[in-house]
Amino acid sequence: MTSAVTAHELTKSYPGHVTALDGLTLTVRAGEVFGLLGPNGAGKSTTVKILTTLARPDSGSATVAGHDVLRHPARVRRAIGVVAQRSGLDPMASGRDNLTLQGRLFGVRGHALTSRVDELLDRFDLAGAAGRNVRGWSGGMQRRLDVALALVHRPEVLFLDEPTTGLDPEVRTAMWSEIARLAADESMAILLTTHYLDEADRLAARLAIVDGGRIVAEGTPAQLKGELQGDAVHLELERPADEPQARQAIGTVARLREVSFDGRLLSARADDGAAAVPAALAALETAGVGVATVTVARPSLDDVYLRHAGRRFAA
Ligand SMILES: Nc1ncnc2c1ncn2[C@@H]1O[C@H](COP(=O)(O)OP(=O)(O)OP(=O)(O)O)[C@@H](O)[C@H]1O
Repeated sequence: MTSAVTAHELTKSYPGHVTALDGLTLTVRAGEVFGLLGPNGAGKSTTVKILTTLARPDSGSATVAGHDVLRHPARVRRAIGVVAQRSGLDPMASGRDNLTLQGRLFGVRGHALTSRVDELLDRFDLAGAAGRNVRGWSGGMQRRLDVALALVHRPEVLFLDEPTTGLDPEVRTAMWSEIARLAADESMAILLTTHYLDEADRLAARLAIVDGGRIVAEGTPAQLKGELQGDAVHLELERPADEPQARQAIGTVARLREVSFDGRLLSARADDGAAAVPAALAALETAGVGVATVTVARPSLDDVYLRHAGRRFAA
């Protein structure tokens, strides 16, 4: 299968010894939604900036739609659509004018442009508001127009950099449907960055977890979750200061494995969570450790993140 995006051993540092990328390698296949998942500062935006030719790596190489990003940036730019974290809309222009201008910038003209603009306004349910300045539009409508703008010239690869950050839950869910439809209808590769685990789980055919400028895990959401056998057990201690006693006590509970602590939250895995919990509570009680809450759950991407990044997801 052909690759829509390849990044090989990308590194990038910013002044002040900030390592943004530390040897990041990934491949996005044609026609797939690939999720790049990581907390603030993990290196997602830097990766997108390099792949969209807005920044140069210190070392490493990358291709997008078959073009080398360093040698042929203009070709890359023609082949991609980008929805950046900050909106690129002109608030004083109408939705239709924003789309038309964007099309012209990419050399789309005449009837082809008018019909493409109408098609996108319809598709993103923006036709009714098309003549009004976007300044008066809701956040969700503006975000949909951002996505429409990125599609005017029919790009081969679409970059969505945290497309739902700042949207309220209802608008976020609607945006998820738009993205899922887009991926299904067009055979377009989509690279989506997000710090929402549920977003990556829902939209991405494959995803990579990025942490400290490197990919620490990669696969389909099901594969990544499948690596974790059994139930996830989470116990919240009443007092953070009890951690040393809790560690010692929980070490005696044979039914629990992969035990980790993050503040007052103790996480572990168990083949049978329902049987492991009473044993854990008894051991903690004997050690004088109070427990505030207990949960037992099937593995989630959050657990995958904990396993690979060594700490809880703090987006
Ligand atoms: N222009 C810059 N100058 C200095 N440091 C920067 C710059 N841009 C990013 N960084 C730093 O590089 C690291 C990676 O940042 P990046 O924006 O790529 O992460 P991110 O995963 O996209 O985070 P977010 O989810 O907050 O957008 C961070 O430590 C960040 O502070």
